[in-house]
Amino acid sequence: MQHVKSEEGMRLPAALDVAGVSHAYGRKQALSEVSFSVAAGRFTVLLGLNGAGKTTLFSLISHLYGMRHGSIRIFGNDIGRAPGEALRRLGIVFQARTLDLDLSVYQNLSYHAALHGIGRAAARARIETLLAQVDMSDRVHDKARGLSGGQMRRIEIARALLHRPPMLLLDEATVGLDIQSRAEILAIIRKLVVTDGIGVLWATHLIDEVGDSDHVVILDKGRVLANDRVDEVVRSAGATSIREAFAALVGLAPVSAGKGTA
Ligand SMILES: Nc1ncnc2c1ncn2[C@@H]1O[C@H](COP(=O)(O)OP(=O)(O)OP(=O)(O)O)[C@@H](O)[C@H]1O
Repeated sequence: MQHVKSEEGMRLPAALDVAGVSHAYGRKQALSEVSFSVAAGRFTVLLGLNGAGKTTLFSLISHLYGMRHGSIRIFGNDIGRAPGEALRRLGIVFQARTLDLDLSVYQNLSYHAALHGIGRAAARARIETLLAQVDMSDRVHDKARGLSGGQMRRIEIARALLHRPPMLLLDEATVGLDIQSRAEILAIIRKLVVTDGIGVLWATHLIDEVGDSDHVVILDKGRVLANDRVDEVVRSAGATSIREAFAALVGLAPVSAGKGTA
C-alpha cells in the first residue's frame, strides 16, 4: 500500500490506492496491472482517450464490479474485504446522468441523505451548505427536469458529497457541457480540494482540464503510461507541454493548442 507523508512527517494512507489491478471482459483486456495512488487533499487527473479503461476502473473502485486481480484501498480500507468502510469514504459522480427528473432538487438530495442514514434536520443543513458551495441555492425547489446539463452536474456533485466523503471520483464530469459550464464545474471541484481537503480523481479525455500543478495519471489501452506531477511527465517525455507529452506517449499526431480534446 502506498503512503503519503503528512507535513508532520507521519505516514498517512493514500486517499485512494490502486495496486496491480487488471480486468477483462471475456477476451478483451480492459485494464492491465494498473497501479497509482491519489494523495489526500490533492487533485489528480486520470487522463485517457475514449476506451482507455477509465470507466472500467471507476466501476472497480466503486465496487460495481468485483475485483479479480489486484487491490484497491480507500484510506487504507480494502474495497474487496471491507467495502462498507471503503465506500463510506467515497463520493462518486458517474458519467451518465442520474438525477430523478420528476423530483425537486431538494427531494433528490434529501432521499439520498436518507440512504446514508442522515437525519432530516442534519440533511436540511447539509443540503443548504452544499447547494451554496455549488452555487445552486436558488434552485432548491425546482424540478430537476428544468435544470441545464451543467446545473444537473452541480446537483450530482452536491449529492456525492452529502455523507462528507474525503475522496471524490468524477468520471468525465464535464462531458456534453459548454465551455463556460465546464470551467465552472472544474473550478467548483478544485475549490473543494482546497477548502475541504478532499482527494479528487478527475477522469477526463480533455487535456485542457489538466492544470500545471496537478498530478496526472495517463491511461492508454488499459495501461498506465505516466503517473507523476504534470511538469515531471512533460520533462521526462522531452516535451514542452502536457498536450505534447500526451500525444507522444499515446502515439497521437500532435494536436494544435486551440483544440479542446486530447
Ligand atoms: N461491457 C463491456 N464488454 C466488453 N468490452 C467492454 C465493456 N465495457 C468496456 N469494454 C471495453 O473495455 C475497454 C475500456 O472501456 P472503458 O469504457 O472502461 O473506457 P473509457 O476510458 O471509460 O472510455 P469512455 O470514455 O469511452 O467510456 C474498451 O476497449 C471497451 O470497448
